[in-house]
Amino acid sequence: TQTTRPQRMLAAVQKNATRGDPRSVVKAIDQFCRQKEWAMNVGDEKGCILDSVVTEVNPETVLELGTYCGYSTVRIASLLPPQAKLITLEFNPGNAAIARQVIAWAGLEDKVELVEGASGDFIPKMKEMFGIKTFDLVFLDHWKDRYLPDTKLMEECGLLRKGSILLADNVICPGTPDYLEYIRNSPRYKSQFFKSHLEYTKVEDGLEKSIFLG
Ligand SMILES: O=C(NCc1cccc(CNc2ccc3[nH]ncc3c2)c1)c1cc(-c2ccc(F)cc2)cc(O)c1O
Ligand SMILES: [Mg+2]
Repeated sequence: TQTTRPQRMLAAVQKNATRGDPRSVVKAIDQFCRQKEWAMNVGDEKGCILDSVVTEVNPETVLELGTYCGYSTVRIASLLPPQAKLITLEFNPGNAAIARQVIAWAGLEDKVELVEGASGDFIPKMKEMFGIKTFDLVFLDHWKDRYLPDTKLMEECGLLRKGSILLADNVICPGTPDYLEYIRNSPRYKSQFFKSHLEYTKVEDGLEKSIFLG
């Protein structure tokens, strides 16, 4: 029976990466995607921008919307301070199953809570389920038409505080026009665009970093 791309990606991690070494997991996935099969991880170029934002924010609480195979989960979690927590939401059970094993291979399971489900259902439950007051950093990388409604939902649920950072992938390709229009014109956010390229390609893309002003 045919394997899935996430299953082949996990096999590449288990073959080429060292257990407990997050950087080797990231490298193995990037090599797989460059040499074997393209996949929609944030990738190495945008990943460096992600790393610099995580390092700058040094967050205690992180929400990732869209785990996929756990590539950005591993990049973020490997840079968090000891007590910090990363909650990552994945809707697709197949993706979630692979991501759990990738995160475990990197040795980061203690820092990561992977929740299977849709953002719209879980964002209102974050406080009661995980005792989270607010998120210091949110990485948006799920369905592009959910970026805007979920941002509004996080505002309504009081999950953002003065200074919370939103970092959104793919604001050019595939694109998130309604989200960009809202976040760049809202007086409640200060936004900055980081020009880059679609993972593993020369196609234009970028990340939008936005600070919630309260
Ligand atoms: O579409 C994308 N990613 C989102 C996505 C996609 C599929 C499935 C899921 C299922 N996971 C999921 C869903 C809903 C959810 N709600 N809460 C959590 C949650 C989790 C998520 C994407 C596409 C491209 C791309 C493709 C093709 C191309 F030519 C150029 C570019 C590049 C990317 O970097 C991308 O990120
Ligand atoms: Mg993406």
